[in-house]
Formats: sequence, C-alpha cells, structure tokens
Amino acid sequence: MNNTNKVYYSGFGIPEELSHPEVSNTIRQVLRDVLNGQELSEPDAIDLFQVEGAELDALTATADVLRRRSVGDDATFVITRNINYTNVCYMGCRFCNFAKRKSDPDAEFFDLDEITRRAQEAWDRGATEVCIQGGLHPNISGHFYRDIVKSIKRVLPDMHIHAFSPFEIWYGAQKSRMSYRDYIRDLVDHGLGSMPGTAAEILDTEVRKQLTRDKLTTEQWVEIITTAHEEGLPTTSTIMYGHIDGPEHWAAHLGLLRKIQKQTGGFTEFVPLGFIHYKTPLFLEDKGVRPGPTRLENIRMHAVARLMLNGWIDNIQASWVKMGPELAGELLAAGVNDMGGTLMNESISRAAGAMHGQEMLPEDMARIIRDMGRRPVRRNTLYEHVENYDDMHYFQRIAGIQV
Ligand SMILES: C[S@@+](CC[C@H](N)C(=O)[O-])C[C@H]1O[C@@H](n2cnc3c(N)ncnc32)[C@H](O)[C@@H]1O
Ligand SMILES: Nc1c(NC[C@H](O)[C@H](O)[C@H](O)CO)[nH]c(=O)[nH]c1=O
Ligand SMILES: N[C@@H](Cc1ccc(O)cc1)C(=O)O
Ligand code: SF4
Repeated sequence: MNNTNKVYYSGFGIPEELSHPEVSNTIRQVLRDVLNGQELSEPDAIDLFQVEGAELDALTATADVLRRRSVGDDATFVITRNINYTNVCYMGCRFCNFAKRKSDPDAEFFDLDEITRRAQEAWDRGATEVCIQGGLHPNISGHFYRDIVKSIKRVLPDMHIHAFSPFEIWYGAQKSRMSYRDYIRDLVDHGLGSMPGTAAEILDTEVRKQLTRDKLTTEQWVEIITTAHEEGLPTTSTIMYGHIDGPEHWAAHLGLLRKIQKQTGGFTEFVPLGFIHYKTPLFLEDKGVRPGPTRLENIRMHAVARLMLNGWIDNIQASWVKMGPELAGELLAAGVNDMGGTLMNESISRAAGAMHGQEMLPEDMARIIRDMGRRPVRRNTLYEHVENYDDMHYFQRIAGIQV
C-alpha cells in the first residue's frame, strides 16, 4: 500500500501480492476465497488481524480490490459540523475525558438558540449535515432531543440531522417513559435523519464491564440500533479499539454488525475509532491498558472490516481525528473509501488528548484523496454524491479563487 500508482492500475481480479512466496498457503486461500465471493469467518478474521509483512500486503491488496468492486475509485467526504451540545455527564465511561461534572469550570451546555445558531453557521459554510451528540446531562428533560431537532428543522428544513447515539436514545426514552420504538418514531417524525452508531465501543460484555460502569449493554445497543433501522432510520456503525481488547473481540464485533446488517440493511457505513488514550482515566489508572491501536492495527482493522463486511456494508470510513490525516489518507489503499466529515468542531478526541485539530477543510480532504490517485467526491450523509471535487476546484484554489 505504499505505492499510490498501484491504486490506479490494479484491477478487479486476484492481486499479485497473493503470490508472494512469504504468504502462507492458509492466508492465501482465505484471501482467495473472499475474492471469490465467500464470506470471511470470524476465526479467519482473527488470523488476518495478526498478519505482517508480505501477508499484510496481500490483505490490503485484497481489501483494495473489494473496495473497487463495491464502490469504485471515488473517495468521499461530507461537510458537517459536530455540535456537542453538552459535556456534562455522570455515566463514568473510563475511556472518556470529554465528560465533565456540572460544577467543573469546563462544563458546557448549549441552549436551543446556540445549537440553532451553530447549525445555521454550518449551513452558511456549505454543510449538509450536523452531527449532534453529547453527555447524558442529569437535568435535561426527555423531550430535549426532540426540541433540538425541531428547532433546527424550523430554520433549516433541508439540513440533515445525524444525531443521538443509542445511549442518548436509551436515556431519552427512559426519561420520557416511552419505548425505544415510540421514542425513535417521534424523533423521526420531527425530522431526525440518521443516528451515529457510537456507544458500541466493543460489543462484548466482559470488555464493557472494564470500560464503563453503567453503559448500555451489548443487547440494548443491538435492540436500539435494530429498532431504528426497522423504523427506517439509518445509522452508522463503529468500534472503539486499542485498549483492553484484542483480535477475538474485533472479529466477533464485526461478525455481529454483519449479522445485524443482513437483517435490517440499516447501516450506512463502518467507522473504526481508535482509542485516544492520553488523558483518560482508563489509561492513566489501569495497568496493561494499551495506548490506542498501533499503526499496523489501524491498517488491519480497516482492511479486515472491508473483507468481513463485503457485500453488506459498502462504506468503510477512516477517521482523520483519531489517526491523523496522513494515515487516514494512506488507508484509501487498504479498503477505505470515505474520509468522514470536515467536523468544524471536534471536541471528544481533543478532550482525550488528540492533536489532529478541530476541522479539516474540504480542500484539504480533496487534496489528500487526489494525492492517493483517487477522485474526491463530496457526499451527503446517505452517501449520495453531491459534487465532484475535481480539478476545477483544485485550479481555482491554487489560482486563489474563492470556491
Ligand atoms: C463521547 S460519546 C457521546 C455520546 C454519548 N454520550 C455516548 O456515550 O454514546 C461518543 C463516542 O465517543 C467515543 N469516544 C469517547 N472517548 C473516546 C476516546 N478517548 N477515544 C476514542 N473514542 C472515544 C466513544 O466511542 C463514544 O461512544
Ligand atoms: N469518525 C468520526 C466522525 N465521523 C462521522 C462523520 O463525520 C459523519 O458524521 C458520518 O460519516 C455521517 O455522515 N465524527 C467525529 O466526530 N469523530 C470521528 O472520529
Ligand atoms: N462516527 C460517528 C460519530 C462520532 C464518532 C466518534 C466520536 O468521537 C464522535 C462522533 C458517526 O457519525 O456515526
Ligand atoms: S462516552 Fe458518553 S456516556 Fe460515557 S462518559 Fe463520555 S459522554 Fe458520558
């Protein structure tokens, strides 16, 4: 995956990397089988999560072929703004340094006017989406989430609202004494467009116990996500990895997402979220917690996800906030086809100590994509193409013309 020219010229068949003498027969066969349309099994995924050298090249080349077959050579991004309306939260997830107590000098709470103002500002800067998530603030009413959606839709009827993790849905439904289904239906009726599939972390009971006191269980996450899909509300899917987890958990997590997708078809994308460790209680207080995924683990996660989800979830997103723009770009040759959002205000990773900034400008997204020999395309939340970010933009930009 170091040679970007390869991206242009490699094809749809069996990549030559599989013939390398250092690729074992077992790994070669697994990769051939996937290329021939077989489903990757969880045990085989566990093996692939540990490959190195020539076998890693064979894995990424396979992911690259599958990506090309599923979505072609366009690479997408979305102009969006994160609105993290409050960081006040008492749930005590130990991997999270975004959450603050009410009395903390850094505690924040945006009222509806401020949320709408931010959405309007985003719209004026070309955003098609706002991505809204926050802490589980003890004082909000069960109708606060509906009020957010209503206030934005009143002034910006065409803005796509991508909001509320399954944990926020659980919280709102509980506060309003409504079923998940009724609660979700109500939000959809008021204009909610899709939900982030965060709060997934690692969908494994034992791992969750160590990550967080009272976070949503795996079963609750699955129930809320499938209910959303049944109500016609698409969601993303995520994994937060590189702490106390390992290949077995990753394979089972991907297997579960694939199973849900077969039932509902409601996932738009899969986004691996590498653990940002620096300022988190989990890393600072516990022994043996890893400082996020290594570079190779990041590469393998995106590539194995492409193989595991092949035919089911077409869009594999690289998070520039978590990995940095450089690696996120390189992953376009390892199964990734989407660079995520411009974000405008990133605060969750930053609170944990990430140093990749708050915003990535569309021009920079396009440059990274073009540097990998691919065509940049601006998408909306549901992966409909909005605009080719082609050479015209590039020349206008270098000529200093505002675009
Ligand atoms: C901060 S929460 C906000 C929404 C809601 N409170 C919840 O927990 O679902 C959104 C997601 O951010 C991610 N996150 C939080 N802290 C992180 C960290 N240190 N590194 C990577 N991702 C993190 C987790 O995946 C979490 O589910
Ligand atoms: N990967 C991260 C995202 N990604 C979400 C996208 O920006 C977008 O909202 C989604 O693809 C739906 O269109 N957002 C973050 O705040 N942090 C990330 O790490
Ligand atoms: N990627 C998530 C959103 C998200 C992810 C990680 C974060 O830290 C914050 C937000 C989604 O759109 O579904
Ligand atoms: S991850 Fe979400 S629920 Fe957990 S502490 Fe952070 S903001 Fe609160």
